[in-house]
Parts: sequence; C-alpha cells; structure tokens
Amino acid sequence: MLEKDIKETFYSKEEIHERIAQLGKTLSEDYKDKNPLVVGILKGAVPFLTDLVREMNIPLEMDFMDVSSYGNTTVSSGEVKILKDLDTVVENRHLLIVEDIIDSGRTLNYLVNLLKYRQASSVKIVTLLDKPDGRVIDIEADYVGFEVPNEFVVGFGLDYAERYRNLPYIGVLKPEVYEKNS
Ligand SMILES: O=P(O)(O)OC[C@H]1O[C@H](OP(=O)(O)OP(=O)(O)O)[C@H](O)[C@@H]1O
Ligand SMILES: Nc1nc2[nH]cnc2c(=O)[nH]1
Repeated sequence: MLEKDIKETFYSKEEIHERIAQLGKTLSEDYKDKNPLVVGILKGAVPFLTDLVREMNIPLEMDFMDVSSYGNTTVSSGEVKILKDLDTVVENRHLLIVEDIIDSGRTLNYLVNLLKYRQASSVKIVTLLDKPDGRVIDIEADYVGFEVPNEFVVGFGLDYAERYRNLPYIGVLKPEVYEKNS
C-alpha cells in the first residue's frame, strides 16, 4: 500500500535496526551512572526513541517535547514554536535529545540553547538521520545514525503531510505524490 508511493529506499529496516543497536551500546557506555533524561522530540523521533531506549541497558528517564517549524509542508518556516514542554525539571540533569533528523539545524539549535539556559548539566544530541547539505545553522549531533542527501525523506517516524511515519524504512517519495497534494 504505502510502498507504491516510494521512489527509492535509502536505508532498509534491517540496516536501521543494526545501527540503532550499535548506538544503544555506545550510549549505554557513555551514560552509565548518569541517569540521563532522554528527551524525545515529537512526533518524528518516536519510532527511533522507542527502539533506541530498548537497546540501552542502563537506568534512564524519558520525557517529550513537541516543537514545530515545518507545519504540513516540506519547507521550514524558520520559526520554532513550543507546542508541548517537558514535564521534568532539567537543572543538573544530563540530557540526551533524540531526533529523527537534523536538516537546517534550526530546531536543535533552539532546543539546545533553551535546555542549556535551564541549567542542564549536559545537553547532547542523538539523531537517526543527518542531512548536512540542508544546514542553515552550524550545529552538529553528538551521535548520528546515517547521513542522507539533500532530499525530503520519509519513513521511520518522518512524515509527509502526517503520512508515512509508520514505514519501517527510510526513502523518498515519487514526485506524483507531491503533485497530487499541491
Ligand atoms: O533541522 P530542522 O530543519 O529544524 O528540521 C528537523 C526537524 O523537522 C522535523 O520536525 P517537524 O517540525 O516536521 O515535526 P514532526 O517531527 O512532528 O514531523 C524533524 O522531526 C525535526 O524536529
Ligand atoms: N519528513 C521529513 N521531515 C523533515 N524535516 C526536516 N527535514 C525533513 C525531511 O527530509 N523529511
């Protein structure tokens, strides 16, 4: 059903699971004894976060924030808005922000500055995907799953107009899918 809209697969289900297992192992070593607060950024990071934390065999806590800069389009508005804030006080906590993708860098730049201002002990980023050619603000993730080219990708949490988040792999849509929507 969903497959018929996909032009090309960049990363398969198996490749993604293998990479998440490696990241979970590294993070378990780096965060042992730190009781990190794992901060998921809704909604795109949910599939990645739920797989990642199950590969981390250390004590940790989870919380979620929802911020928006894209609306229902493939173009960033440039303005980041908080739609849902954390429930947890982050002062003196080690934070690990979990994202599905860094593209322009605007979302993460905003979040890192905000959480540092709230006096977290440390703020690091793990992202499933990094799109370096999309960058407008100079910010890098501390842990990256895969690099992707400068194309609008969907799947494994990433949507187009709220669809395709449940695809178990990462790919790009056929051009006619956008034409139908415009
Ligand atoms: O580096 P940037 O250019 O800021 O782009 C990255 C952000 O864009 C997407 O979120 P979106 O606002 O589309 O929300 P969603 O996760 O709910 O789809 C993605 O989940 C990142 O949070
Ligand atoms: N679905 C999706 N959301 C994004 N947000 C920023 N870049 C992207 C992208 O390539 N795909």
